[in-house]
Amino acid sequence: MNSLPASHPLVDGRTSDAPLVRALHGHRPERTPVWFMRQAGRSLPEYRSIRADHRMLDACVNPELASEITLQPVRRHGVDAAVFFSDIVVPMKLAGVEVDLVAGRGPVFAEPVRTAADVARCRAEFTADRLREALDPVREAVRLTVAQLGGTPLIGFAGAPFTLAAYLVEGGPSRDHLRARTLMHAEPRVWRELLEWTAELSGVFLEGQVDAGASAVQLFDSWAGSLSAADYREHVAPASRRTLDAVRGRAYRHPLREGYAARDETVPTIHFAVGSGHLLEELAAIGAGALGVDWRTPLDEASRRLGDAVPLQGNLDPAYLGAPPPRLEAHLDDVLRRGSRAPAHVLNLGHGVPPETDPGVLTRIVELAHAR
Ligand SMILES: Cc1c2[nH]c(c1CCC(=O)O)Cc1[nH]c(c(CCC(=O)O)c1C)Cc1[nH]c(c(CCC(=O)O)c1C)Cc1[nH]c(c(C)c1CCC(=O)O)C2
Repeated sequence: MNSLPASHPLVDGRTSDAPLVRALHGHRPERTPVWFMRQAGRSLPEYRSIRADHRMLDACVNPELASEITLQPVRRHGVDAAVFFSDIVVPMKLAGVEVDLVAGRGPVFAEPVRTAADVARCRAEFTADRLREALDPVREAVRLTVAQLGGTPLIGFAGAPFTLAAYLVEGGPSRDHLRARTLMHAEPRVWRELLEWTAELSGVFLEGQVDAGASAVQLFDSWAGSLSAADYREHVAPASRRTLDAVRGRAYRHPLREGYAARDETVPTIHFAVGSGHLLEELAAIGAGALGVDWRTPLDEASRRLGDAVPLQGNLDPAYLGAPPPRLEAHLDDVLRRGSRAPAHVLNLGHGVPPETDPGVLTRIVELAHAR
C-alpha cells in the first residue's frame, strides 16, 4: 500500500471527518452530504462569463481557471464537496491524443481508434509516462483548489475505460456505441488491449488528483448501461477495476482517532453509471466503496439488491429541477426516505445538472437536505 503525503487533507485532519468522507466510508454523518454532478458548468452565470473567453479544454489545463471554476458552485450553493473541473478526455489530450470538446455534442476525436494497428499505435505513442509528465497543470489546479477549500473535500474523477473506449472507437458521441460493442466481440484481444490502455491513463489521472489533495474519487462509467451484464463482467469490469486500483491502495491513518479506533483507511471511491439498473450487482463487484445510482432505480430497491451493504449516491431526477417547488420537495423527500435504507447516503442527481437549470433551485435543495 502507498501512503498519502502528510500534507494531504485526509491525513492532516481537514477532511477526514467531513460528512461526505464519513458517508462514503459507510457512516451516517450529522447531515446528509450533498453535491451535484456537473455542478461546475453552464448552469452558473459566473462559469459562462469565464468560458466566454476560454475554450473548454484550455480552461481544464489552466490551473487558475480550473481551480476558480471548481470553487464557484461551492461558494454559491454550500455543497458538501467540490468536484474537480476537468473532463474525462483530459488525460487523453495530455497524453497527446487529438481530441476536442464540441459544444452541445461532447468529445470528438480527430482519428477514431478501430483496428489492431490503431490500438497498437495509441499504446506506443500516447503512453502513461507521457501523461505523467504532462500532468503538472492538473496537480497544480488541485493544489490551488484544496488550499481554498478548507474542510470541504475535493472529489477527483476519471472516465471509466469503457466510456472512453466508446468515444474513441466511434470517434465521437453515439447512441448505443454499436461500433465499440462490435469491436468487443469481433476482436476481443484488440478490445482488451484498448481497455488496458484507457484504464491505465484514467488510473494515472486519478492518482495525480489524489496525490495532489483530492479526498475522494468518482469513476464515471457513463455508457456502461448499453452493455449486458455478461459483457460488462467479461469485457469491461477487469479494466474498471484496474483504474480504481490506481488509488484504492492509497492508505492513511485517521488523524483524530487513537488507540483501538486507529486503523488504516483508504481513499473513498464512488462508481457511477447511467441507465445501469440491470448492472447494479456487476458494478458493486468492482469494489468501489460507494455506488452512484441514476434516477431510474429507487435507492431502497438498489440497496435491497445489494444486501444493504453499500453506501449509495443519488438520485434526484434532473427533470424535477424545473418542476414547481412543492413537487420537487416531495421528490426530494422521497429520495431521502428511500436512501435511508442504505448504510449511508450521499444526495446527488441521477445524472449531471442540465445547463438550463436555475441555480437557485440547486441552492434550495442543499438548504432543504441540510435542514432535514
Ligand atoms: C460523458 C462525460 C463527458 N465528460 C464527463 C462525462 C461523465 C459524466 C456524464 O456521464 O455526464 C465528466 C465531466 N465533465 C465535466 C465535469 C466537471 C465536473 C462537474 O461535474 O462539475 C465532469 C465530471 C465538465 C464538462 N464537460 C463538458 C462541459 C460543457 C462544456 C461547456 O461549457 O460548453 C463541462 C462543464 C463537455 C462535455 N464532455 C463530455 C460531454 C458529453 C460534454 C457535453 C457537451 C455539451 O453538452 O456541450 C464527456
